[in-house]
Formats: sequence, C-alpha cells, structure tokens
Amino acid sequence: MLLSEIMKGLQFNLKNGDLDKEIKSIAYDSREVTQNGVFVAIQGFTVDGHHFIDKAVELGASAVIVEKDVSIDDSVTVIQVNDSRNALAHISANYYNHPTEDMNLIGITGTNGKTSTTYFIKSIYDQAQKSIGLIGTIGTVMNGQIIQNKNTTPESLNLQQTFERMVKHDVQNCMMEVSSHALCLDRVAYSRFNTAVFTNLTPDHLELHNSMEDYFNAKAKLFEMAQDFNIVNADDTYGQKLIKRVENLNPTLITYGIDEKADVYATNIEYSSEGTEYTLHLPNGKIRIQVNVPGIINVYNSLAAAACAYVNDFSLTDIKRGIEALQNIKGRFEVIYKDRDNKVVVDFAHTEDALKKALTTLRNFTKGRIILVFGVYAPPGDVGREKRHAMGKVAAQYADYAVVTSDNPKDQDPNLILEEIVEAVEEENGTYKMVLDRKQAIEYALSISGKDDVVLLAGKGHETSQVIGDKEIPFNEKEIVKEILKEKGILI
Ligand SMILES: CC(=O)N[C@H]1[C@@H](OP(=O)(O)OP(=O)(O)OC[C@H]2O[C@@H](n3ccc(=O)[nH]c3=O)[C@H](O)[C@@H]2O)O[C@H](CO)[C@@H](O)[C@@H]1O[C@H](C)C(=O)N[C@@H](C)C(=O)N[C@H](CCC(=O)O)C(=O)O
Repeated sequence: MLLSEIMKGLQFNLKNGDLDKEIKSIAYDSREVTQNGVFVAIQGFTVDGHHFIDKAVELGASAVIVEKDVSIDDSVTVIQVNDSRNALAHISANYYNHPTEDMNLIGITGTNGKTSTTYFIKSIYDQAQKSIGLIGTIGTVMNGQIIQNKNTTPESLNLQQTFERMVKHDVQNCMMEVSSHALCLDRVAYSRFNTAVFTNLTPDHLELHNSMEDYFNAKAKLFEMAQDFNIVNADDTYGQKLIKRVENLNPTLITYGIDEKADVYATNIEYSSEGTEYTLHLPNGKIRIQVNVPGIINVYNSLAAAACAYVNDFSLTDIKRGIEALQNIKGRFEVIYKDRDNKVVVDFAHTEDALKKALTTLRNFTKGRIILVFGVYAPPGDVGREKRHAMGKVAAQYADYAVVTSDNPKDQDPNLILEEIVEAVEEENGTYKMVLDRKQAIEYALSISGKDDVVLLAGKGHETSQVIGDKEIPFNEKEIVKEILKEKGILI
C-alpha cells in the first residue's frame, strides 16, 4: 500500500521525504521492523520509542512517524504527528482496510465480569451456530483456536490485523473486552463498535487513572463510540452515572439489573453451589433459566449477555440454550478439584470488590472453613499500598483463614507487599500465615484443609505464569494443585 494511502485522513507535518512509496508493514516496536516498513515511535511508560529510530532504519524502515524532532538519513520519510499512539491506530485501520466496518463488533468494559460475559455471549452464538470471534484476557479465540495476547485489549496494530483476519475467515461477529488502558491509549480508536456493554466499576488501575472519576471517564468513552446499542448495568452506581451521560445519545440504551426497574432483569432468583436459577425478563417475554456458574456476579454477567443477544435478534430459547450450555469459565470461579473432603476453587478476583464477591458466594455454600490463598500484584509504579490494605481487610473479614503470598510482585519487594497486606489482616483480627512462595502457600493451604473446607486460590485465574523481578516463570495453579494432591496420594 502507498504511504499516502496509509496516511489518509490523518493530520500530520511532513518533515522529510515524500509519501509516494510502497509500504510493506507497520511496526511500533523497532525489533519488529521489516524492509520498507513504517516505524511509529511511541513515548512509552518505561522507554521512549524515539530512541530506537536508528535501529528501525537499520532494519529497513523507509518511513518513521514521530512526535519529536529527529534527525535521520535523508532517504527516510519523516512524518510528525501530535500523538503517535493515535496515529498508529489511524494508519493501522487504513492499512487493514477498516475491517470493523464489515463486522458486528460488541465491546464490553467494566472492572469485573468482562471475561465471563464474553463467554456467555460466545456460548449463545455457538449454540445458535453463528460464528463469533472473541478477544480478551484469555486470548483471541477464532474458529476454535486460541492465540494468547500480551494485553487483554491488544495494541491497535495487532487489533486491526486480528479484525482483518476475522473478516477474511468469514467471522462476522466479534466480542471483545475493552480495558480502560485500551481506551486511554487509543488501542480501539478507529474501530467501529455496534454495541457497548458496561458491567460495573470499582477501584482498580488507579496507577494509570488518577481518580475514580478519571477511570470512569475512560470507560465512558466506549459508549460515545458505539453506533447502535449501549447496554448498562442499572444496579451499579457508576452504571447509573453512565445512563445519565448516554441516555440522549443516538444508540438505543438498554439497561439490565435485578428486579423490574431495568429493561432486562432477573426475578425469583434461587442460588445453589452448582449455579443459579432465575426468571429472565426481556422486553419481548420471559423464560426460566439455569446459570451453571455460581454467584450473583454471574446473574449480572448472564443478564448482560442476554441483553446483548436480545439486541442482536436472538430468541428467548436461543438465549436460554446458550447460557445454560456454559458449564465453566477458565479461571473464573472454577472448581479445579473436588472430592468428599477437598474442594479447590480458582478465581481471577484481584480487586477488593471481586475478592469480596468470590468469598461471599463461597460462604453461602461452604459448611466448613474458607481458606484463602492470595497476594496483590504490583502495578506499574509504587502505588499499591492502598490496594494491599483493602484486599487484606476483605480477606480478614470474609475468609476464615488467609494464606498471604505472592501474586505478580514484578520489580517490587515481595516481602514488603506481604507485610503491607498483613498489616490490614491484623487490624481486622484475621487469622493468617505468610508464605512468600506461592506454590508453598498452596501446599500449606491444602495441608490444613479438612472435611467441608474450601480452598480458594484468588488472583491468578487463567494465568499460567508468575512475574517475579524481571523473570516470567511458568505457574499453572491447576497443574500445581494436581501435583500436590498426587504427592499427598489423594490423586493418582
Ligand atoms: C502500562 C501499559 O499499559 N503499558 C503498555 C504500553 O507499554 P509502554 O508504553 O510501557 O511501552 P515501553 O516499554 O515504554 O515502550 C515504548 C515504545 O518503545 C518501543 N520499543 C521498546 C523497546 C525497543 O527495543 N524498541 C522499541 O521500539 C515499544 O514497542 C513501545 O512502542 O504499550 C505497550 C504496547 O501497546 C503495551 O503492551 C503495554 O502494556 C503492558 C504490557 C501492560 O502490562 N499493560 C497493562 C497494564 C494493561 O494494559 N492492562 C490492560 C488490562 C487491564 C484489566 O483488564 O485488568 C490490558 O488491556 O491488557
């Protein structure tokens, strides 16, 4: 494609060279530049992409997009823009021919429930034998294959490339998780969303967003981008705020919640340890359904999915069939081992709110003790103390025993993280043990677990590695539990 076509519609300043050259690829990482490619230099959180321009030119970049003044070889076209990340999204959409215009794109945002909701929606499409692609925390799922992504919402270049592949393979529908990082960093800019879904908002990622207000504003952007429908949880405080903000926009607003005040709602809810039964009300009728993943959070997630399916013309019976077909979601309240005496549950809960919800759900169905194994991951920058305290308090208040351990300490001092969590556990008179090594922590929890007790491994969910210092080590909780139970002779 000609550079001039790639740049179409973008405001820029041509500092050197011309646009009349054939471009073979785009890269925002110098290490991925190929001959006759464009390199987009991004000022990142850790390094400045402008420092890698010489490397990119060495590898064959014939054009660079920059924010700053640079001096390089005259043969290279230099294009200056105000915002490189936005420019990357713009040229990626041009390069891949605006694939989202040829598909039905559903974006889902919120602090908790994004992944589970996408899986409920996928199950409704699958059961009705309609093709759907999925992009999210667990990876990109298309035609039965899973490809892992570095981020929940990939960078714009990777995203547009994925959309293009979906269109080429006749996947007409795509459901994706949209993180607040993605909205702030323009990863989804120039993508055309048909439907936007909001689950809930509780404190998280405050290292990037300075306040809850900032965090909310980032999420709200998605609802200004959607073309057809905005679907919002009316029972959430920030959902109510969002409803006020979007009710007069063009897309049709559909609300969901428990009891009659929303457009899509649940009544006569019956909870059990295996799941939940409720009557689903849609604007065109009602039906009794069984949700096979337990907890009130999954009543909300399935309601969001039902609302989404309703606006996409699925019948009540299709929706029921799809929701009921979903038996478990990887790393989301997943019972990874169960016998008469032992039960081990893995949940991705890594925020105060999600941990509280996981523990209260378990409490309703646990005769014995809840033994919680958890840590707190290190966000970029040293701003995790508040979160460590909040999570420590929840552990002390809602679990019977806490094994405080490492999550992803990254470059922070793992001992300090544990000490700060424990301060809060002690303030609430919780009983606990500190075990720095996560595998040993799981071993310990299993060793003290008795009849009717449940061990909850919180925080890592579907993840298969742990980041300690600058090393990413394999860490699959399902496999680790199996290994320990085998050593104890419980499993063969
Ligand atoms: C904090 C954050 O969001 N960081 C994202 C950001 O990285 P960055 O700005 O720090 O990049 P950097 O390392 O400073 O590098 C700057 C630029 O130099 C380039 N570079 C770097 C080295 C080199 O040799 N050559 C080179 O060209 C890099 O490719 C980059 O373009 O831009 C990168 C490219 O898009 C992202 O992969 C990266 O996500 C990191 C991995 C991350 O952990 N992000 C998390 C916080 C995140 O985004 N999470 C949300 C999910 C949250 C949730 O749902 O709970 C997500 O959507 O995943």
